[in-house]
Amino acid sequence: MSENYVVTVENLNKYYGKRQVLKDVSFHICPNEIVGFIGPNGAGKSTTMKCMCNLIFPDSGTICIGGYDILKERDKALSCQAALIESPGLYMDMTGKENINLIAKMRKVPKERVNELIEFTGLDKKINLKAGKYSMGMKQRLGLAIALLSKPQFLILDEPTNGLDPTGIIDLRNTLHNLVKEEKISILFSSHQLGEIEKLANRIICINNGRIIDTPQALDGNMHYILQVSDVINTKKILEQRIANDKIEVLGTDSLKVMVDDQELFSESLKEILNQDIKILDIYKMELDIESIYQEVYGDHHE
Ligand SMILES: Nc1ncnc2c1ncn2[C@@H]1O[C@H](COP(=O)(O)OP(=O)(O)OP(=O)(O)O)[C@@H](O)[C@H]1O
Repeated sequence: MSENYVVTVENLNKYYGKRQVLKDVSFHICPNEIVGFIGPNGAGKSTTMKCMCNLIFPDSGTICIGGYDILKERDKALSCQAALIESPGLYMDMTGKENINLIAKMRKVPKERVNELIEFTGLDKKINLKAGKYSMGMKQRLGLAIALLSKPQFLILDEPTNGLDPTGIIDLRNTLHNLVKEEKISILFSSHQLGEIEKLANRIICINNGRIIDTPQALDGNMHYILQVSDVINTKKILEQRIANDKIEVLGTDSLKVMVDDQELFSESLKEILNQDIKILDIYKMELDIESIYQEVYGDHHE
């Protein structure tokens, strides 16, 4: 295994009865990557993720998390990762705080970490409400806070945007971007919402009928940048002086996506943004256009 990978999955095979649902599945995940896992219904996403969480066992193949083989050094491997698979298991009669404290106590997590996560997931104002009264998004945030208690290097999320309204989706996206930044975590998440994957992922892994498919990560003419800035509204105005406004999309409270055909015009816009004393907190190049990739990979094989 390369030292540089947080996760390595190699030649995973899994049968249900006589039916082979994973066929030589191999991939890796690098530090600080957000990877989208896509594929039609029944392709094998959940089965792969459940194997990675040691909830089910592959018939053959290896999975290393943080350098530890999940079968040979289970506890060490699992201590490097956290997962939200299906809905988080919460005690509905207990408050958010009681839920998180219970697990924190079992795992001997210091109080400071608990408070940090309550704040990070934006639950501070509702933390004394019973979990049964939480909305879907709040339950998920609490589940995420609990999953992150032990400072994992790697997070697995199975369809995290399911059941969330648009605000919940934006909140989750901001939380996950911040998580990668602040906690230097890598994330693998599955989703059917291509738009969401595009906004969140740096890379995608495609699976179809139990097999990983070679994925074109870059498609010509589809380069875009994600900009995280201190002032989204004025940044958008400045960009619109040189770039068509249908190529600029506000993603959240502090980020925008810009489709770039002309690098020079984009560089000039960046200079102007800095001249106006707007802080560019982060900028990264995305070479994904998920819909085109999905179409190229799966053709007419729609879900
Ligand atoms: N417990 C099980 N017993 C038998 N077959 C199963 C079981 N769980 C999953 N399968 C089958 O394995 C295949 C892969 O399922 P899996 O849930 O991994 O797909 P998926 O890509 O996560 O799909 P979806 O997008 O619908 O969640 C499917 O054909 C499914 O019917």
